[in-house]
Amino acid sequence: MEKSSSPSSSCPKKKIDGRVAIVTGGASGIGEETVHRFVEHGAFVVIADIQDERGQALVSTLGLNNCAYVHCDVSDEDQVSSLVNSTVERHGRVDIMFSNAGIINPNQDILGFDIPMYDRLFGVNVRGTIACVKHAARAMVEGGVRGSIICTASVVASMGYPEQIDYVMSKHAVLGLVRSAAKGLGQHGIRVNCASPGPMGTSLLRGLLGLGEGEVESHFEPFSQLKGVLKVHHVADAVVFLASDEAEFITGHNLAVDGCFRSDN
Ligand SMILES: NC(=O)c1ccc[n+]([C@@H]2O[C@H](COP(=O)([O-])OP(=O)(O)OC[C@H]3O[C@@H](n4cnc5c(N)ncnc54)[C@H](O)[C@@H]3O)[C@@H](O)[C@H]2O)c1
Repeated sequence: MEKSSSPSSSCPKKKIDGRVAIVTGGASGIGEETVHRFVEHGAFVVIADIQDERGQALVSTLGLNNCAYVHCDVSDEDQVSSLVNSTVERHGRVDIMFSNAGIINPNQDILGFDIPMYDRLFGVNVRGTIACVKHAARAMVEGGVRGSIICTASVVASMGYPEQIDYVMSKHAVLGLVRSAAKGLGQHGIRVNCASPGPMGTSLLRGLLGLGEGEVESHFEPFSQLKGVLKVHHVADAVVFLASDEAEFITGHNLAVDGCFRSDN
């Protein structure tokens, strides 16, 4: 299991104390780190993932008072609907939805583009995200909750890349969804934003590139204008900010967490 990359004791002010949050893709990588951060900041977190052992191990680490695990394949709308409904039934409300689950395919260039692989990827990255936004928003509206919805997009939501075209398309779609949903849900006091990380050494890119965490980081370090290495806690901190009252009038925003990624678009 990836370890939290900065100390958990450094939480002077609880920014989301008493809130109920759902984190999809919460068993690994960015989602796992965000679960830790949300709990440190006082939230109760429902971890939704398809990696049951990892999700349950995270609950054992953090404690049943702080979190629960629900098996949920986000590409199946019924599973997302029951995730949200069971959260409201058991925990009273949904204040925060972090729609973060995502996958990547290898070798999706234009000439070799595999449509069934694209369908599968869109099922998770796009259909899964709209299902999470839709059902969380419905629960928030019904419950009169001025909630915060955050999606994980990517640097490639705003640039092209020739080798993972379906992934790039999916993240453009997430950004379009965030901008549109923010406009539709503003009247209910619900905020919708996304965080757009640069490349980092989670299992997503380790698996794609066949490299270890440090190797992925070294590979992408020259692409960041900012000296240093992007870690999952940088993204998780940005997500806590967007979830909290510190971002109370921020909506429809794409928050880059990429050290100013070098790109010619
Ligand atoms: N790692 C990067 O470089 C990077 C950069 C930008 C954006 N992202 C995005 O960050 C998000 C999290 O990825 P990560 O880097 O932490 O990778 P990760 O592989 O560590 O985490 C992804 C999680 O999503 C879960 N998941 C996959 N399919 C699912 C499904 N159908 N239903 C529910 N859960 C599912 C996985 O089990 C896993 O726990 C993704 O949306 C990814 O596209 C990653």
